Amino acid sequence: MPFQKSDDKVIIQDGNENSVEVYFYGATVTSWITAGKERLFLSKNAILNGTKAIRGGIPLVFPQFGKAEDSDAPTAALPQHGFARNSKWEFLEGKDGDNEVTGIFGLSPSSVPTELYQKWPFPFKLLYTVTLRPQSLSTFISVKNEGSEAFDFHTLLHTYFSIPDISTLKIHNLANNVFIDKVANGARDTETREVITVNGEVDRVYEDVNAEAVLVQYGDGSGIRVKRIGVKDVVVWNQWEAKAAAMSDFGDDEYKEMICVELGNVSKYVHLAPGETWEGGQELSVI
Ligand SMILES: O=P(O)(O)OC[C@H]1O[C@H](O)[C@H](O)[C@@H](O)[C@@H]1O
Repeated sequence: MPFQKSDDKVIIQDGNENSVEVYFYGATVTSWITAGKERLFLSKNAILNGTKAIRGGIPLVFPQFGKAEDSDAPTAALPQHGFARNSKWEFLEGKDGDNEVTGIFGLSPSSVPTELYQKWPFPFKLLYTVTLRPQSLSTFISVKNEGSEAFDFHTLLHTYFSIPDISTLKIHNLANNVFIDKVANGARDTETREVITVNGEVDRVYEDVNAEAVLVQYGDGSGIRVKRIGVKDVVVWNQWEAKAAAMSDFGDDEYKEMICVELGNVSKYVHLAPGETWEGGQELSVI
C-alpha cells in the first residue's frame, strides 16, 4: 500500500526504501527517507499535536513570510509566516504512478482557524503536491485566487535539512546574489563566496537568485541538490547556539545537525488577479 493514512498524517512509500511522511497539520512534510536514510531534520522537541507549527521537515509559509514590514499591508495582522503551517489540510488524492508516488493536499479558507483567516479574508485555494521518486522529492504549491479582488502573497518551502555536522557543511551556487541580512538589521549586501560555510547565526534572504539549483553538501561530499522551479528567492537560516537555547521546541544542540535552505517568493509579494493561479516549488535530489 503506497498510502498509509492515519488520523494525523499519511505515509507515502514506493516499496523501495523510499518514503515521505506528511502531517495534515500544515501539510508539513516531516520525513523524507531515500535509500533507507533520513534527509530532513525534525526536532526531538517538535510539537506534533496541532497546537504549534511543526519545528522541522518542510513547513509551508503562506501568505506572509516573517512579519509584514509595512503596517498597512493586508497581511500585517497575521502572525509570523502566515497561517498555512497552522491549518489542517485535506489529503485530496494519492496517485501511484510509474516510478513515482504522489500525494495532493488542499487548503481552503474553511479549514483555516477563524481567528487567523479573519485577519486576511481573501478567498483562495491552495494545492500542495508531494511527489516521491527513487532519488528525489518534489514539493509544489499552487495558489488560486477565488475572489473578485486581487491579493498579494508570499510563499516559501521552509525546508530543514538533516546534516551530519554544521562545521563541515558547504552551500554552493549562491555567489553574486544580493541578500538581505536579517542578522544585520536587514542590511543589503552581495554574496561573494563561491562556497558558504556556517559558523554562527545566519538568516539571509537571497533575492531573485541566478542559479537554477543550490547545493547543500556535507563533509563526505554527499548532499542534496535543491532546485528552484518557478520560485525566485532562497533563505538560509541557522539560529545557532543562543537562539536555539531560547526556543522551547528545539533542542539546545540541534543547531549543529540542521540547516534551513528555503525556496520561495518572499522578497516581493506575488500579485494574483481574480481567477488566476500561481505555481511554484522545488525538487530535492540526492547527490
Ligand atoms: O520560528 P519560526 O517562526 O518558525 O521562524 C523560523 C525562521 O524562519 C525563517 O528562516 C526566517 O528567515 C527566520 O528569521 C526565522 O527565525
